[in-house]
Amino acid sequence: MVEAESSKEVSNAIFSRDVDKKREDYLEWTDYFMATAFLAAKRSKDPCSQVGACIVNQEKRIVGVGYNGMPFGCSDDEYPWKKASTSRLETKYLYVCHAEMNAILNKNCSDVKNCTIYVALFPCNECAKLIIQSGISEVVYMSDKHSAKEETIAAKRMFDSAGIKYWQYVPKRKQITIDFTEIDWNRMTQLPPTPLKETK
Ligand SMILES: O=c1ccn([C@H]2C[C@H](O)[C@@H](COP(=O)(O)O)O2)c(=O)[nH]1
Ligand SMILES: [Zn+2]
Repeated sequence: MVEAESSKEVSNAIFSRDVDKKREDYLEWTDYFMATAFLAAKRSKDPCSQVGACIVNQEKRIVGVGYNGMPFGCSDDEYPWKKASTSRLETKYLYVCHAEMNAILNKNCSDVKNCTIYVALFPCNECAKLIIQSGISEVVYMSDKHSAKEETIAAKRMFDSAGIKYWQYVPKRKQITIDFTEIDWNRMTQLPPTPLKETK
């Protein structure tokens, strides 16, 4: 009996310590903004590359989010998603709006001067022009898988000339899980609620 009481006290102490103190495993700003870009990418219908972009102002407010997709009025069920065809007109490349372009056009403020853009993939030359002309001053990217392509080389050349800072994001964690049921978890045990017993 005495033993049981004391182990209860110990577990209470552990739980109260965990819920009384500031969380340590919260998302840092950079992870949060890059994760927002990746979440936006989940909306993309592109079967090969889902790209997301998130624009953040100097007050760390998100001012624009976008992903690669077909323009308004151009049905993503009708326009092609193919990478190659006998005619370029039958490929996605002539139609798809890039994530960076959509994020800039979706901005909810008058301009994006001195903002930072978080992107899943290093921007192509066309997006680089838009980034420069819109006044964005910093690019944080995850993948540089097309670094050997002329588009990427040209983009970097233009960023260097325009004084745009760019750096590769190295995630501290490989995955971030979003679990919609977590909000109902037990705050003390961090466990899902015990399933209700079926009543006859
Ligand atoms: O700066 C960029 C470059 C590319 N995208 C989009 C455009 C396309 O939908 C895909 C690229 O398709 P691949 O099959 O990998 O060639 O990525 C973008 O949004 N931003
Ligand atoms: Zn692009």
